[in-house]
Amino acid sequence: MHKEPKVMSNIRITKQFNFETGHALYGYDGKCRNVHGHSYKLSVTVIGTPITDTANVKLGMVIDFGDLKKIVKEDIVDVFDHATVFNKNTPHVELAQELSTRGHNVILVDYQPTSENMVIDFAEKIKKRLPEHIQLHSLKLQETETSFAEWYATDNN
Ligand SMILES: Nc1nc2c(c(=O)[nH]1)N=C([C@H](O)[C@H](O)COP(=O)(O)OP(=O)(O)OP(=O)(O)O)CN2
Ligand SMILES: [Zn+2]
Repeated sequence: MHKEPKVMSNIRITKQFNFETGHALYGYDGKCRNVHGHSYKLSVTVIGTPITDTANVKLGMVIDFGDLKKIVKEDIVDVFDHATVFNKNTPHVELAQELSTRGHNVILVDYQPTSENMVIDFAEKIKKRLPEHIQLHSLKLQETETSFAEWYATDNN
């Protein structure tokens, strides 16, 4: 009997994360040049086909939400939560060194820590950790209730 091939649907799945991070925008012409913090919300969306192998314990999943959580927690949430981010290419590096010496959790990055640049950094970090058959589709980084930046793979090919 002829069997129709199964249609492999691409499905997007999303996991959301929260973390509290401080930052300062060196040289900015507004209040965000001061050291302050945000309750960031990060939505991570990946795309792939659900596993159809009935012998696979992950049957029906694009990726186990738990496996996605492990990647994002290890590379982003656990690193950025309750840390303060400074641009290492500015005099803020001295403030960062002083805070670090006094035992504070400081992250030096190679960019101005806007939501745009942070979401680019996060996209690179997550892409490196995903299995080959799963693509990063998009990220949404919410800085305040009314402000967010989005990264889409389709915008960056
Ligand atoms: N394009 C960007 N603009 C600003 C960023 C940014 O990352 N990208 N960041 C800041 C500040 O860090 C901070 O997030 C202030 O943002 P803003 O939305 O202006 O916050 P407010 O609380 O003032 O906004 P409301 O309109 O009161 O909600 C600044 N700009
Ligand atoms: Zn801010």
